[in-house]
This record gives sequence, structure tokens and C-alpha cells, in this order.
Amino acid sequence: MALLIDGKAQARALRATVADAVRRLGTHQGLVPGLAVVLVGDDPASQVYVRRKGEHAREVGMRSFEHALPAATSQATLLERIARLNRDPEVHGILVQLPLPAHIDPEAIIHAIDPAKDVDGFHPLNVGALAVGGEGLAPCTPLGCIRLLESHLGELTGKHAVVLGRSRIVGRPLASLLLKKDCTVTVAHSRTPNPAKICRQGDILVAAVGQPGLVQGDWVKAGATVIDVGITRLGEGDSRRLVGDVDAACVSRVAGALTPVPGGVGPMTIACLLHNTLIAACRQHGLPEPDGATGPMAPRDGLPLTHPHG
Ligand SMILES: NC(=O)C1=CN([C@@H]2O[C@H](COP(=O)(O)OP(=O)(O)OC[C@H]3O[C@@H](n4cnc5c(N)ncnc54)[C@H](OP(=O)(O)O)[C@@H]3O)[C@@H](O)[C@H]2O)C=CC1
Ligand SMILES: Nc1nc(=O)c2c([nH]1)NC[C@@H]1CN(c3ccc(C(=O)N[C@@H](CCC(=O)O)C(=O)O)cc3)C=[N+]21
Repeated sequence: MALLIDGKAQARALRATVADAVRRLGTHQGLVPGLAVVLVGDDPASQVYVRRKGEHAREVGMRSFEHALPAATSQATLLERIARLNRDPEVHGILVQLPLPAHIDPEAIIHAIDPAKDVDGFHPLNVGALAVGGEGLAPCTPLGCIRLLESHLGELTGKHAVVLGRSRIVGRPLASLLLKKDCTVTVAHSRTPNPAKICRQGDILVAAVGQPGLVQGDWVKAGATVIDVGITRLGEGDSRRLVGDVDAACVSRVAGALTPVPGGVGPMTIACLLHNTLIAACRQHGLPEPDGATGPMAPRDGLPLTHPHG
């Protein structure tokens, strides 16, 4: 049986590291990192995530600014709100919860966020920095996947990693991070013929497609490390549950290790968001990033990113 990789415990440990660094920043620099989360509309799942982000931010000693705007908010109003957060010295990280209502262009919103405060790593400047292997802010879910992989495997160099899915939030940035870790990377998607055959080649397999139970036992190499990013809500009332993209019952008989859903990548995403906020606050104040806070993605071939806060 595959070992279960405990994302909840690792997220707790990462939050403790962040809390420690935040305490030291407060004591020695008088600096309190601040995270602003903007939610437009009343999608219940998004409300849950936004609330949890705020709770965890406060728990690690950060300031949390939650901006809940009605679904009918105009794009211009949202842009004004972002401009204000960009100028606010108490705000070091800004996250606009996606998806946005259909009348708002997400590209325009992402573009408007100061890249130095873009703790989601979605701004083109950060996307570009990651694509060329440089320094910037990387997206939280892929960072969480890398942490979980390294916790289980140690060194990732030379492993063949197969990424199923190519979205801007997960698949693409994860492929870049895995390349930075010297993996051999294959990206498969909805137009890939015979994805099972491709997936079976992976020493590492990451499923990020949003198709419950798509990955079956015969998609997985014996002993492989499998990361299940997918989260789909199934059922109503008492039978409500979250399911991943991996059919855990059969895959756990083949894989060496597997992340559960829930309790795998999800909690790591939020812990990495707090970590990114800590990094952003340090950089905006020209401070070295605290020990252990640079995490697994410390720049190696550092292409410095210039940003308005120097
Ligand atoms: N745990 C966490 O923290 C997070 C979890 N998620 C979850 O991860 C999942 C993916 O999210 P996200 O990346 O945003 O989703 P998207 O819908 O944006 O992207 C899905 C990707 O999967 C590909 N795909 C879809 N169906 C198949 C298939 N049958 N075979 C192969 N590839 C397929 C798509 O291909 P194509 O490009 O060709 O359309 C696309 O690249 C969702 O369940 C989401 O809820 C997302 C973010 C964070
Ligand atoms: N701008 C933006 N950035 C995001 O990072 C972002 C986003 N928009 N939109 C939605 C997705 C999804 N996402 C998750 C975060 C935490 C859990 C999480 O904590 N999951 C728990 C369970 C949660 C539950 O019980 O519902 C778990 O898997 O154990 C899941 C998913 C971040 N996203």
C-alpha cells in the first residue's frame, strides 16, 4: 500500500516556520506582514477558502485584510480597489480570488496587481520570471506540490515528472518549477493521445485536471510518487464529499506514495500563500528572507526582478 503524504501536518509545520519568522520581523524590524484577499461575488466554496486564508494569516501573526465585494461590482471599481491596495504600505500581498464574475476580465485584474505584491504569482512579470528560471513570486499550489514531493523524495534531480493538466494556476507553473528542480518534465492535457501511457512513465505523477477519479491504477508506474491536486465537490447534504483526480483505492495499490484529498495539496496551498506574503514583505523592505523562509525555490541562477519598492 502506498504511503499517504500528510499535507495537513506539513502545512502546519510550514505555518509554524512562517509564524516564527513573522515574530522575529516584528521584534527586530517592527514589520508586520499584511495579506489582502479580495473576493467578488458570493460563491460558497470561494467564501470558505477566503475565510480560511484570513484565519491562517492572523494565526501566523500577519495582518489580514478581507475585501468582500458584491457580484455586481464593476471592473473599474475592482481596479480602483487594487490600486488602493498597491499603494497601502500595510499590505504586502494581494490575492484576488478566482474565478471572477463573467463581466470582469481576469487578465486586466491580474495585470493591475503590483508584481511585488502578487503573492499568487499570476502577474505576467512573475510568470515570465518563473518561465526563465529566475526570481519572482511563484504560484502557491505548485509550490505546495514541490514541498510535498521534496518531503517524500528528497532530491528531485533526474526524476521523470509527468504533469497532467496545463492551466495557468497549476500545470504550467508546476512544470517550470519541476524543470528548475532538474526533473525531466512531460506535460499532458486534454489533447494528449493515450494519456495513461504517458502517465505510466512518471517517477512523479501530478494530476491537476478537475476530472474526479480519472487516474486509475494502470496509469501509474509501480512505486511512483503521486500528487493529487484535483478537488471536486460531489453529493449533497450528508453525503457531500471532496474527491481528487486520482482513484485512490486502486492507485494506492501501485504507487509508492500518494497525497490524499482532502488533506493533501489544499492545506499546503494556503501555507505557501502565507510564505509568499512573508517573502514579499521582506523584499519590499529590502530585508534578507529569513532562514528556512526561502523554501525550496531559492533562486540559483538569480535573474533579479525589479519592482517599484526597490
Ligand atoms: N488543491 C488546491 O490547492 C487546488 C486545487 N485545484 C483543483 O485542481 C483541479 C485543476 O484545476 P485547474 O488547473 O485550475 O483546472 P483547469 O480546468 O483550468 O485546467 C484543467 C487542465 O486539465 C486538462 N484536462 C482536462 N480534462 C482532461 C483529461 N480528460 N485528460 C487530460 N487532461 C485533461 C485541461 O486540458 P486543456 O488545457 O487541453 O483544456 C487543462 O489543461 C481542479 O479540480 C481544481 O479544483 C486548483 C487549484 C488549487
Ligand atoms: N487567486 C486564486 N488563488 C488560488 O490559490 C485559488 C483561487 N484563486 N481560486 C480557487 C483555487 C482553489 N484553491 C484552494 C485552496 C485551498 C484548498 C484547501 O484548503 N482544501 C482543503 C479542504 C477544503 C474544504 O474542505 O473545502 C483540503 O484539500 O484539504 C483547496 C483549494 C486555491 N485557489
